Amino acid sequence: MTVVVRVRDLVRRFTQKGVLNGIDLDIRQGEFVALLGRSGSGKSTLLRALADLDHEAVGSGELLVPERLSVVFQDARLLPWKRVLDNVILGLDGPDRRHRGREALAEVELSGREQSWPYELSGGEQQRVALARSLVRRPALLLADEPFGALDALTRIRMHVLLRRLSAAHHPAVLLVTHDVDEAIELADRVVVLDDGRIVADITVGLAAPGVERRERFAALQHELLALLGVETDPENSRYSSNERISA
Ligand SMILES: Nc1ncnc2c1ncn2[C@@H]1O[C@H](COP(=O)(O)OP(=O)(O)OP(=O)(O)O)[C@@H](O)[C@H]1O
Repeated sequence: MTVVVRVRDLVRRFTQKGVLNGIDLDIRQGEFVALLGRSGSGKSTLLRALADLDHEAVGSGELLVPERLSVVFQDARLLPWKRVLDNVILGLDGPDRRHRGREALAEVELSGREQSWPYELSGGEQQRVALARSLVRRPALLLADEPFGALDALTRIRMHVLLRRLSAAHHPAVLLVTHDVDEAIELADRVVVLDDGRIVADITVGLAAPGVERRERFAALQHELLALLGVETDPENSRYSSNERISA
């Protein structure tokens, strides 16, 4: 598969202390990578470097990213003075832009809300508009910085299903920053763990079809990832069954 993102020896700092201390990372076309790490480990800084949004940082290294990339943040960042459809197609060219916008809204199950104002939507609906706005551009790379962090647990699960469906349909490379170990395991093909600006693990998830094998793999990954994040768990302890949501 084609490499879409190529990062080599990436270094970033804001003050004397390095925030990214030599990152090497490849992401292939269609690959879904979750980025986990303790607070302050440099996750958002890495994502912002990929999105070219880190002008206040200094550093060095090699960065290859596709031109067609979209970013989703924890807050939907919709323009309050524009209706939902106009938010989705903002900056799009072409005579079919409204049609494409409507299609994207249908994909996130918001048909009929095209003419609503952002304030009329719930947080989860606003985040779905943000997803539609990203995907209508058919990005080769989707960068997502804790996009579900502010949502309630049920909405979050719905968003997981939706994101998985959309990524299967459109095959963008995805880099998802999250604190949620379960979210990372459920969604990603690979989980990359950052600690103090360095990659300390790069794990292929490889979940089997639903069944015992999958549950065992899930629990083993939870245990391994939480240990990497400095949280020791007892893998035999039913409290950490795969039904339990665990956040670092
Ligand atoms: N614009 C900035 N100016 C100065 N320091 C910054 C800036 N942005 C980030 N930092 C510092 O860089 C470090 C890493 O921040 P970053 O936001 O990348 O971490 P993170 O892993 O995403 O954390 P969290 O999970 O809490 O969001 C932190 O110590 C932070 O204070």
